Amino acid sequence: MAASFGLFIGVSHLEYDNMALAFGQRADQRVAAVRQGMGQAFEVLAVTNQLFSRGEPVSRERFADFTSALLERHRFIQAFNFHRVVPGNERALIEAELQRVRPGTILTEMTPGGQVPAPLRTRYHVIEYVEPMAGNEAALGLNLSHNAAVMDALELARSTGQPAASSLFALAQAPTSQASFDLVQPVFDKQGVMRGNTAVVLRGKELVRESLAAAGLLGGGDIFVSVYASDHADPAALLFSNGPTSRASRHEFAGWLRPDHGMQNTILHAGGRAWRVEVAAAPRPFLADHLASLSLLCGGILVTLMGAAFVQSAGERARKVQQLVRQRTSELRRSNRQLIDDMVARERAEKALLHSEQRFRQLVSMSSDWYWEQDAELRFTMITGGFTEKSGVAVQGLIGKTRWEYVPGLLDSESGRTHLAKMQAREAFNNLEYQIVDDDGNARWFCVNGEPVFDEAGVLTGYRGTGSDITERKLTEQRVHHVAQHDVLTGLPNRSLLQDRLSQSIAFASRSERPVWVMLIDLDRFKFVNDSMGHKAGDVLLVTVAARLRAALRDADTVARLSGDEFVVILNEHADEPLSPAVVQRIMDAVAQPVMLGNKEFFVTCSVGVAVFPTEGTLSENLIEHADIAMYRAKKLGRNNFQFFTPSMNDEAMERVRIEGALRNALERDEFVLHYQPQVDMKTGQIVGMEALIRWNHPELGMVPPGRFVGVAEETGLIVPIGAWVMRTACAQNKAWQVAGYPRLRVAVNLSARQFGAANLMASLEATLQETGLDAACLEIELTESLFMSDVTPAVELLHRMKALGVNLSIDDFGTGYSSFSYLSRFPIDVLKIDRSFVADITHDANDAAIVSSIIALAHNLKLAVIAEGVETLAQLDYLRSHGCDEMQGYYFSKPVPADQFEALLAEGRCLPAPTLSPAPETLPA
Ligand SMILES: Nc1nc2c(ncn2[C@@H]2O[C@@H]3COP(=O)(O)O[C@H]4[C@@H](O)[C@H](n5cnc6c(=O)[nH]c(N)nc65)O[C@@H]4COP(=O)(O)O[C@H]3[C@H]2O)c(=O)[nH]1
Repeated sequence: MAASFGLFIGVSHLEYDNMALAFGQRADQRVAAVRQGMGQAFEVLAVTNQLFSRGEPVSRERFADFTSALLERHRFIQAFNFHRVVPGNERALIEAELQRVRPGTILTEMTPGGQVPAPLRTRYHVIEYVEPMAGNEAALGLNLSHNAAVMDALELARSTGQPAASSLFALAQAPTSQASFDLVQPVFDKQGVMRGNTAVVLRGKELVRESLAAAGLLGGGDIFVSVYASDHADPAALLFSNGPTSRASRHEFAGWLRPDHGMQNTILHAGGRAWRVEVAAAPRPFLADHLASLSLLCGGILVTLMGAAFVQSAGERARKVQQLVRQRTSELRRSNRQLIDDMVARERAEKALLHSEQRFRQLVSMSSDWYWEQDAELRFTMITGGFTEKSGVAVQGLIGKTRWEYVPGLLDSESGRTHLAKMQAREAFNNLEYQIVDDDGNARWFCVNGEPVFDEAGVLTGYRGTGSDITERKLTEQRVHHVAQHDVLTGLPNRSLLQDRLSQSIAFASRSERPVWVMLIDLDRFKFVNDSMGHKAGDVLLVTVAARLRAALRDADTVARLSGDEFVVILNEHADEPLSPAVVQRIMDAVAQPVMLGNKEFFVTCSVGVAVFPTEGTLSENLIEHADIAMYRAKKLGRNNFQFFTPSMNDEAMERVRIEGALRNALERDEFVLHYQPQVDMKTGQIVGMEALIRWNHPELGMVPPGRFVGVAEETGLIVPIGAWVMRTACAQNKAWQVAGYPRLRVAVNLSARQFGAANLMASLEATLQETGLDAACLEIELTESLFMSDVTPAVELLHRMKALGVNLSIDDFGTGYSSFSYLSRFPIDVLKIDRSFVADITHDANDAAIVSSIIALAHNLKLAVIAEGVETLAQLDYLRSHGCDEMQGYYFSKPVPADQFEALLAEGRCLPAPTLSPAPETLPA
């Protein structure tokens, strides 16, 4: 761009130089034309002056002739004049002369206010001749002696001897015309005195125009000429101008691009005066003069722009390429980094996958599960995780098969059909359990879970899941199920399964119209075995009996253990063997075989109750209950017995139930009373004590004996509060009698096994003694042998604690239970009570008599007192007395009586009659 401008400026200057050269030539031409015009004017003056300079008078006509040709040729001449120097005294002459030429003419002068008559002067310089007259009439007679312009020029011309030019002044004949001036040349007479001068009045403007026109330079508007009658551009001296003057043009042509080449000033010297000729070129369109430079500039700019554009586009392209390269590079770097990250991530993922797979394999191998996969047709494609080892089935046998192909019976089961439906619905399934037979022929149970697998399009690609061998669990469940339905000890069905079997049997009986017998078998004296020989012996006995019952029955029959020593047998009648009591007897005989318990042989018998279905009044659901009632009756009638249920038994059972219900309120309703049976010293015959025996005075049942309700009270546990009441009442009564002044007696109170086992026995006992104020020595507690049969140690401890209170302890019904010398020696017992069953027969049963005498001897040897129960006869009394029995109790002396009657006995002072004189026999005859 700079080069273009440089070139442009250079070429511009060349163009200017060229223009300046051309202009200079044209300006010179114009200056020369002006100079020539001026020269012509001077020549005309000189010619005219010569006319007068000859010394001969020049007539007006001659002057007119002479100048007329010149006037014709030079249009720029306003007039030819001859100025005469006129002394002041000749004014009139000259005026007369002039009036002759032109009437009325007087000498005039020009003043600023216009042309006025000339004042009187000493000398005048009057325009005497003027040609042409027409148009110049005002000049005739004009006095110029005071016209400085003309006089100065005349003086110059006289001094130089050359024509001189005046400055510009206003003409009298044309006061408004500008740029007029005179060329003057003095006219001398022969004496050399200036008599006047010739003058050519010039119209400066026309002079220059004609000069230029004559040179053919007037046309053309592109160059202007200004001429000043001065050496400087004084507007007042402006002679001619056909265009802008120098002052104005200077403004227009200024500019750094346009040096002042269009202006030329030339100073001409003519007629003793400097003439300034200014030639100025008209402003031209810049383009016309500077086409080349402008073209160059435009071309340069174009080239520059194109070059710049090219460079720009090339640069842009390069930049874009560079940017692209940079972008690609960064993308490449990024993708490289991404790639590296991906590789690292992939490596990490692969490692994680590897670890996960290892973990999976380890877990699978450690877990009991295996992992399986199936294809879209639900055929196994893979089973891993030690399947063969865990299941005992070779994997190869399963690959390519569906589950129901290798477990053929699967779809027959409900769970199998559900499984198939789920598979067809493409749903997950859980805990599908099925049984298979492994390669060794063993039955096994599998449990499998699975879920469908879909591809990205949602199309099923197969199933996968886990499986485990649950054979152990299944067997355990079966065992648990078996345990739930069977007795643990004997393996026989328990009550739950019994109900099922009974329902089945009844259903069978209903269909076959053959009866069902339900036998309830209770072992006799089982409690005794259990208590005396320990639970293990009891268990052995139960297991043995169970096996015997099982062996005695057919497979179709059911034997179940109901509870404790109770068994239930269900017998369905079959065509080949009608049911009969002989069947019952056979079963009883099977049980009644000796059993080895430890090293002792034990004979076990049982009591059996039988209920038959169908029987009038027996519902199927009451069969076992009725059998139980019948068994209860059998037990009552004596052991090793069986009874068939009859509706009357039911009445008794109902009464039991009624008693149980009424018993619960009896204590609150104060329905119990105590009767007292005296205990008499055999030696003195005096009452020494009494046994408190409970009676239940029921409003409807009347006086209920203890045999009807004590057992029920024991079974229900009601005996504990009832017993406490008995103890308290008996103690209080005894104390009352003592306080009443009766002899100090001992009161005996029965303590049931249930009471003996009660936790608060000691506390209750102590509280009773405390509350009643009875001396402990006046209380005797009667215990039965069965209390000591089971766990002896705590019983011993308890007895010692009771003994420590000071109470007496006696063993009731001695000889009927498990009588043992060992406990007699270990226990702190004071009294043995001989059971009345022995006493009853001592007079006619040698064995009982022997037993009684033996008990007495034994007791005495052990330093125990002996009291005989149930003494009804004198013979019995005598026998006992003769054998040294210490005390007696029985109807012979008194029945148990209410307290008031007992008090009457005391008051009466009843005694035993004295012993008979005849000695009692030692032993009764056999
Ligand atoms: N045949 C006959 N019997 C005689 C004779 N002398 C007394 N007896 C009866 O023999 C039983 C003696 O009581 P037990 O052997 O302790 O037998 C008692 C005792 O085991 C129990 N019992 C009675 N009262 C209570 C009590 O308050 N608490 C507890 N736990 N059991 C009691 O009920 C059983 C029966 O009592 P009871 O019916 O009062 O029957 C009493 C009594 O009336 C006689 O000469 N001949």
